[in-house]
Amino acid sequence: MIKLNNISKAFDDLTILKDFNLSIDEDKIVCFLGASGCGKTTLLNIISGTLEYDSGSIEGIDNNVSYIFQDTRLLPWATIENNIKFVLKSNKNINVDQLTKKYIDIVKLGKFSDYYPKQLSGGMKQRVSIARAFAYRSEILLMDEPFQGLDYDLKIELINAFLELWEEDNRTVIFVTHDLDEALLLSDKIYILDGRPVEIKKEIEINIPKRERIKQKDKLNDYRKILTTIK
Ligand SMILES: Nc1ncnc2c1ncn2[C@@H]1O[C@H](COP(=O)(O)OP(=O)(O)OP(=O)(O)O)[C@@H](O)[C@H]1O
Repeated sequence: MIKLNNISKAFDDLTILKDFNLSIDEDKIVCFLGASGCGKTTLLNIISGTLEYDSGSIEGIDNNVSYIFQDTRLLPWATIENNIKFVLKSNKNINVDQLTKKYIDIVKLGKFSDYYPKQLSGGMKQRVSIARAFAYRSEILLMDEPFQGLDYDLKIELINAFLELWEEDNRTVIFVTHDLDEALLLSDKIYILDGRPVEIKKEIEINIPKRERIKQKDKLNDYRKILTTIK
């Protein structure tokens, strides 16, 4: 379990977190949903270890965290194949070529493996970034608006690719979004964040198997209603 104990964080006199507490179960997908500027990315950066906090403690996280950023941060000088290989190389006793192909195929970029990032669309780059995050062995995967700016069909395609990777290699996923669809389709648990300092206004568990959610529109809409009526 990941535990945040009394975490506080201020940027000068702007207090984003004040004695913030949270426990996250292992191997689940959880989501921070909230208005722009409430502190979701700050929280994710603190969990990832890329941002220092002022006080409190965090348990259950080693240094081995994958992070999918809003901008994909692929290596511009490397092909798609080599972007994936780069993170696989640190694993011993694996067939790097075979695994690279597997990850590229899951995100349906087989025909583009020798392309460079600048030759890809935004959605394709996001797919590489997701494949790379799974290729990198870690217990925890953090994602900041991973499907942002994609049209609905592409988003669904990417969510399916993501779930295929996750089902094969369960790990704890914490992601940030202000897109209700993403939250509803992926999460075991949604935390609604709001306020300054930020608070968990509500937490909701989604009890529909993830792969069935797209088809179960009515059930999903019940959750949607609950989430949109929270004040
Ligand atoms: N390095 C920083 N220095 C000063 N202020 C910052 C810094 N990083 C974030 N902030 C401020 O902290 C607040 C929370 O920012 P954060 O990026 O965590 O919000 P968010 O909920 O992720 O927003 P969005 O959904 O728009 O990405 C904002 O008011 C932002 O301006």
